[in-house]
Amino acid sequence: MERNIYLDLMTIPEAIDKVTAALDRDGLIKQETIPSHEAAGRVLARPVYARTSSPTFHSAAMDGIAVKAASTFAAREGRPIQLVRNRDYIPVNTGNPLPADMDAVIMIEDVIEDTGESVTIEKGAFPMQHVRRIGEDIVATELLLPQNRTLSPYDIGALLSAGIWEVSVWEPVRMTIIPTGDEVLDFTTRPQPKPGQVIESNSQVFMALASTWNCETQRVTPVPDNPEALQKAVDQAIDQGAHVVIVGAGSSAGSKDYSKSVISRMGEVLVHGIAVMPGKPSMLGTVRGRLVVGAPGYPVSAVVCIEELLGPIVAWLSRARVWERPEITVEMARKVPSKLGLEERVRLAIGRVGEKNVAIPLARGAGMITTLTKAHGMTSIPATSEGVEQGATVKARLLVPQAELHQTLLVIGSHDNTVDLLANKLMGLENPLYLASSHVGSMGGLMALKSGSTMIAGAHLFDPETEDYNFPFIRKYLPDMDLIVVNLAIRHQGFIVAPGNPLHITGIKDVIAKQARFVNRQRGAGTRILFDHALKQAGKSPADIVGYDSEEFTHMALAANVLTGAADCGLGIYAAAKALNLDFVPLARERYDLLIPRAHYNDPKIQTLLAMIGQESTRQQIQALGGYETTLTGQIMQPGQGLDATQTS
Ligand SMILES: Nc1nc2c(c(=O)[nH]1)N[C@H]1C(S)=C(S)[C@@H](COP(=O)(O)OP(=O)(O)OC[C@H]3O[C@@H](n4cnc5c(N)ncnc54)[C@H](O)[C@@H]3O)O[C@H]1N2
Ligand code: MOO
Repeated sequence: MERNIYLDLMTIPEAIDKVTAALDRDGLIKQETIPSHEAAGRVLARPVYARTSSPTFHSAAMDGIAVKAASTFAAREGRPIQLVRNRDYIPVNTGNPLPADMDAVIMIEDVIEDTGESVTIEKGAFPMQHVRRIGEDIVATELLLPQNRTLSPYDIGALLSAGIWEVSVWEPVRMTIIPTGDEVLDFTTRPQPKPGQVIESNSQVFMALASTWNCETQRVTPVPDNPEALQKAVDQAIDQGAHVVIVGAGSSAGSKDYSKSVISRMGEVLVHGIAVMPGKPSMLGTVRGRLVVGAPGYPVSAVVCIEELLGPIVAWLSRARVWERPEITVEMARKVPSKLGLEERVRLAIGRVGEKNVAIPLARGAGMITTLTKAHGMTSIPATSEGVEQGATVKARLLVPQAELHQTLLVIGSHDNTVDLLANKLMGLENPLYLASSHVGSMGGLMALKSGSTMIAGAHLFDPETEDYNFPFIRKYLPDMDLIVVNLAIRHQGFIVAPGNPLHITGIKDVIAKQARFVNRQRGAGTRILFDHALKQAGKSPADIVGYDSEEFTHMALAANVLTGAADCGLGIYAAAKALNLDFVPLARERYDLLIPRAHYNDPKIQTLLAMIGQESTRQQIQALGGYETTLTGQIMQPGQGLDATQTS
């Protein structure tokens, strides 16, 4: 079996140059004539010269009287003059033609007395005062818009004003998307994926992106992993007029990755492999003069391929104006290692902390589309760099409007569903607040506070010695920091098990005795500390637990392991078990607090959040989640308080 090898990695500019050199743009993209009023976003194939002037006559620019300027010169403040209707002036409204013999307009506000037959003025008019001259806006025959102009909404106004009813534009780039893969399910059938299957989604991301480039797009139903079927689909797409054919997935080195062999059999592969990750296996070639793109299957890799590689080529094909995403400077909240030799795209959650833009690198997996939905920006680590240090400033391209960053509050630390609840509620405000939470565990949250990368951290760190929460850790790791600790909820932690608790787990002893496959939380997570404490109390060690070293970063991800049967149990919160219809065996109660540096306590975003936590409706909604108590919710915690509600100040 011959496999694809793509050792010849190109940079994105090299790949684009190679492809644009190989394509015959003039032969591919024809001109067409369309009504002007339907042409916004299209690109002019030919220059447009005005047919009609605008205005076509001298026109009154104000409501008032048209006058002969020379007959008004004598008027002064305190020395009024009188003008006689029809001889010296004629009343006009804005937009009226200037009457013959008149050469200026006086606003009605400057007319002191008006008898109907005569008026009095105290200020003279200069020639052409308040007159819009003929051709002021557009002069017939002049160049209105040049060739290759991307028509804006304003341009449509100019075209119609100049009497241009039709325009010659370049055809829109027609794009056909062919998803491939035996495992890929057609989303239009609303499928329920079984193990080994995925829901086809990339085509819709491509189509939505391409429609913002004014392409005409269509998708065919997913084609199985079969070179003949793929070849037929590509041929059909070209027969039907596609300028660009995107073959989804099958671009890397798997035994069923046929894109390369099919494209090279039908035409020529120009690029296979770019020195960018995600997106590395991107492929570009030509078949019958059309561009064929082999997009990687992983969603983020696919987006990089489509936006960064295909986007500029489509802009070149359509001769369209390209909007660059604005770039800002951000400070990295965490170190990001990177591979030498590949330029890496890192998705970032970005929020304002004081006067800085702080960026939290999101998960790197190219298969995670949610890293793009959560991202506010993307940074690029050059091929020559081994990574970015924590605290370093880097450039990031924005994926959201810049104003959104000022309305984004980063919450770094442990994950809890009550934070998601708040995130959703805050979006219902008249001035929405975007809560971006980064799940790095409670200790990660403390470290983020220490480095000044967040205004707020979520933590539920239990100290077995003092039986207190968070304060012992703050004393140890952030001794110089003045923090206000606000409780969000008391929550129940327990074993998340399959429905019906088939292994009859009632506590740690059963987990060990039954050799249950356990799924753990990551080091530094409060839940992990809680489990280690319980393990120690039971006189056991990590070596007794099957799967102790497997790590998940959120309660939901942990619960999903139990749902799919990848694990028999894991320690987590009730809400996660309930959300997935799993069973829950309570083990402990703990305090989930928000830690806020006093210096940021009065920040309006923090105050908005705290006001939201203080609402009775919030308390009720937290309780409705199940597995929570709200006796301390919204209260400022004191050291040594533990779970005691009577000590609150
Ligand atoms: N031995 C190697 N394996 C891989 C390499 C490599 O260099 N050597 N490269 C990896 C990289 S990097 C990427 S990116 C992926 C690209 O894989 P393919 O383009 O061949 O795509 P598949 O393997 O068929 O699928 C990957 C993944 O994406 C899912 N998928 C496919 N189509 C869709 C769709 N339309 N909508 C949503 N999801 C889709 C598919 O089910 C797979 O899960 O290869 C690595 N492997
Ligand atoms: O380079 Mo592949 O494109 O992530 O994950």
